[in-house]
Amino acid sequence: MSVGEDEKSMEPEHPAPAENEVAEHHAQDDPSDEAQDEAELPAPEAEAERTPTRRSRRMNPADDASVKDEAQADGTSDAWDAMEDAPESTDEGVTRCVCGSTDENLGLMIQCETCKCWQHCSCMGMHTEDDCPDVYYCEQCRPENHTELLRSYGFLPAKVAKRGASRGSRQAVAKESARELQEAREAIRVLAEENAARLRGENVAEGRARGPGSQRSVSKRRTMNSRDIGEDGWEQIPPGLLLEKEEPPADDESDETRKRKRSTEAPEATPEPNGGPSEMAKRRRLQAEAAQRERKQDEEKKEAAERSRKERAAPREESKPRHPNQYTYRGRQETPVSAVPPRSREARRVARDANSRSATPLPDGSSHLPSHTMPEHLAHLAYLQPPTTGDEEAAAERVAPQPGLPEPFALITPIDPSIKIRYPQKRMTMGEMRKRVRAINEYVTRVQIEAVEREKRVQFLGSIVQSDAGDAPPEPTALPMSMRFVEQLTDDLNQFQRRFGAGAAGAARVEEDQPTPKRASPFSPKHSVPLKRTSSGSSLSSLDSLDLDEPTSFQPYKTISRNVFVSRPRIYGDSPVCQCHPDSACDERCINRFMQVLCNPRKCPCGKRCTNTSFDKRPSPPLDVVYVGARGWGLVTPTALHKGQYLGQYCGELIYMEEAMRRAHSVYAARKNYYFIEYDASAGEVIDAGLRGNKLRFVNHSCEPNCYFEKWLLSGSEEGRNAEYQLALFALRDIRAGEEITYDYGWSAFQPPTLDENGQMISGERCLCGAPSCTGWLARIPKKRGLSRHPKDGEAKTQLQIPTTHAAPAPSAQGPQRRRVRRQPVKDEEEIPMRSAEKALARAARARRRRARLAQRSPTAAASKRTRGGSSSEPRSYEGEHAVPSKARKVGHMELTPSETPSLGSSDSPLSSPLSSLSSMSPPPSSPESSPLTPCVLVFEPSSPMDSYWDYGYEGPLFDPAESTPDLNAMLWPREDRASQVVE
Ligand SMILES: C[S@@+](CC[C@H](N)C(=O)[O-])C[C@H]1O[C@@H](n2cnc3c(N)ncnc32)[C@H](O)[C@@H]1O
Repeated sequence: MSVGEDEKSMEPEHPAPAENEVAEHHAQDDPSDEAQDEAELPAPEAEAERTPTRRSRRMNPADDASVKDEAQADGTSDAWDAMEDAPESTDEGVTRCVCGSTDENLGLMIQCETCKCWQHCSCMGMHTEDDCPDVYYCEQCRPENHTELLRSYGFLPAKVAKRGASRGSRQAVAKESARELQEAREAIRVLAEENAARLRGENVAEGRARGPGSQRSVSKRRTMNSRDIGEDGWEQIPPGLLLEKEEPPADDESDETRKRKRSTEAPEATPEPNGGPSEMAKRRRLQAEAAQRERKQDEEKKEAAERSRKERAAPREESKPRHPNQYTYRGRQETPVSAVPPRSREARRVARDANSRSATPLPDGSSHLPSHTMPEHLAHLAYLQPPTTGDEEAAAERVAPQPGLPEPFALITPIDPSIKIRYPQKRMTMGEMRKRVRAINEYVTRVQIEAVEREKRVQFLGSIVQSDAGDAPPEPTALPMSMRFVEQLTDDLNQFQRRFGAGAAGAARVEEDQPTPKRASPFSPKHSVPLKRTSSGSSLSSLDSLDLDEPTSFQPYKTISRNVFVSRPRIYGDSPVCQCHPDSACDERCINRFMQVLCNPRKCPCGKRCTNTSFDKRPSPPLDVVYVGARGWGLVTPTALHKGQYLGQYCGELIYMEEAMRRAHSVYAARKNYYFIEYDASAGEVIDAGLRGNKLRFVNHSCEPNCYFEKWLLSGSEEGRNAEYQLALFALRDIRAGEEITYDYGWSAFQPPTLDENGQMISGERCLCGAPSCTGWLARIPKKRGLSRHPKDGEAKTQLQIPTTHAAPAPSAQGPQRRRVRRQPVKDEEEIPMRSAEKALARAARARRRRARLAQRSPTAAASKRTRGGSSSEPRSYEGEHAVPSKARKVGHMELTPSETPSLGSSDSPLSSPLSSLSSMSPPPSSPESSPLTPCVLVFEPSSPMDSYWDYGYEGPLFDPAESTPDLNAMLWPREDRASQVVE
């Protein structure tokens, strides 16, 4: 076909009937053969024949409406009536339907707005009048309106399920769309050619059948827009569509498409002489082929799914030894997958599934265990893999010890074949690696801790048996081999974490001068939690006190890196300035450092070089939170630490003791652990890390600790009572990697022990530190009151059963009390805790009074009550400003002397001296039966805390003591003030 010819036939046709010709047009069509045929029919039959045709006319409502309107407007209603009555076989446009039939008596018909062809509604997917749109375009003029139809006829490919938005899949979708478009064009071209050919044949026939009228109708269109009409007066091709048909096919065109194309191109090569029937037959054949292909694909999919299901259900032995992760294994003896990969995606997935369940061949070439197979890059470790259940013997035969390598875990429990092992990928990001190491580390630590506990139990039981028999206690046995592996693994993991773990950079700096870490062994006799052996066979860490339950997750808390001032704003006082040489960077010779005072870098002669600055930003070694059995969660160092090394700052909320008590009885009432630590005993201030804190909140108590807290002065002065501190943890000795970090809590009056009339402690929380010198209780028993340090072996249980302090002393099996001490008379069962608590509060009140007076006297001091972001141009001066801080803090002398407040941090232990800690006080006993002397009950007298608030000039409403504890913070600091002053 030449371009000129093409041009002619390609132009769309927009025929519009001449308005005044409508009546005439229909009248002229009257004498057609069809009309005559109709007339010859009996009346009802003629009506039945006519109905669809008449209704079909209404399917072009635009025409009808316009004609009717115009007829009425012109007063030519007669013409309209004539049109209504006229038979309709003479209407404009030829019948051209996708079905290929030109029969106009097949029911409802509809006309295309553009090409004016008539089509069978049912063939075009419209079954009732309601389905028909007001404005209709055929599949050639608007193929996009008929995609479903074209697809159902096999002219468009079947829909492809949308894939993910990955780059590859996007490309695939784009290719798919290009292919679809190409096919749509192809389909349109075929249809157009087909119609043209058919029309050629039909025109002749129709022309003969219809006679001159019908010919005229065609020629009339030709005159109206001759440019739009082809040689034969038939225009079907939508504009632009055929121009693009010359484009080369897309590269990714499927075989199927090409096949279809070839077959559809065939008519072009051998055009049918008279179009119609053979074209239609071909098209039907194509459709049938397409349908068959679809069916085939469906079947293939079903088969693949079935195969995969069967394979999954089949016993492992039957599964072919294939390799996971698509790694190829050179030593494979069987061909795991078919040589030709399956075409369909489903089949590929099935093949992948099968591969992932393949066996890992052993170095000798034999297949190990089909279900728990390692990828190729781990094949060298396959011999270490434990056997699956039921396959132990076979595995034992196959797995031979490798020279130079540890023996396989022959004794390890076989793996259940249903367990899925997630092997590491060949390539891994550092993040993934860290995550894996962390998880393994946690697991290993748990295993070790469990082993320690087990060991303790075994030794404890052994010691009982031995002591009964009068033998010497058994020596610790050598480590089982598996535990040695675990140790070695821990070491490797620790090394990894040290080098690549979070904070590795900071830790590396800290560890620069550190000796090479030695291997940690939780089984070594010098482990931080050694077993306590007793001669009597009774131990405080007896089995009944060991809670070896599964770890419960700890209460969530917000991590902070500096203290948050809740009960009062932070005071910004000056701090002493050292006289260091600027080049010294405030090294060990710095007087401030010596006095545990932190330099202010703005004033320090060393300026930015000063190394004696706030602990907030000092690098600290990594510490892991691990579950340590009966003591809950604890901190373990993954790296070796040296004596004196800084481990971190204890951060939390700074609150008054009253608030701490309120919290203890409300927020924390249901908790087992408290996280209070004393901040300023004289001011009654504590740091609470229960809600906000850092990792150091997990440090447990030990009577033989490996760390200690130091309280450093950050600003202000102790004499001026305007001091702010920081609490820093240091290593008391060299600590091995894997050891638990502990310090001596140095119990204070916050949790006074409950004593019986003999001065024996009868209630409180048991200490499970296991140290040989363990007091047995999580509380310090003041010696000066003449109370025994801890219940003696054999006495403890009996004494614990005493319900009240007035109960008669239980007859001791071991005779009279061994220790002869002078005791102060016990006046009242409640007096001891009351006195200590009251005195502590009174002292705190005095301290606050002093502060209040200071604030009144010195406007600058008052100005110091500002937030960190605030500014004060006036220099601040305080009572005792620049005074060298009291050495008492350094040596641990507490203001509350042991004689005055027996339970307030008095200690003969040098470890507890720097700071009298309040942490981990026990929750108050819930029932009076279980413990008649409730430690905290007296300090909860509402009048006690308020006493101190009067000193601050509180003039608010009085509260009813019978009511619950008031919000003392709110009273002291009005809410608005607090909002602006509390430093977060
Ligand atoms: C500050 S918390 C320490 C972290 C705590 N283990 C946890 O799981 O969150 C203090 C609590 O830990 C427990 N604890 C600490 N040291 C202990 C020890 N030596 N013996 C028994 N329990 C101890 C006590 O329950 C105590 O109240």
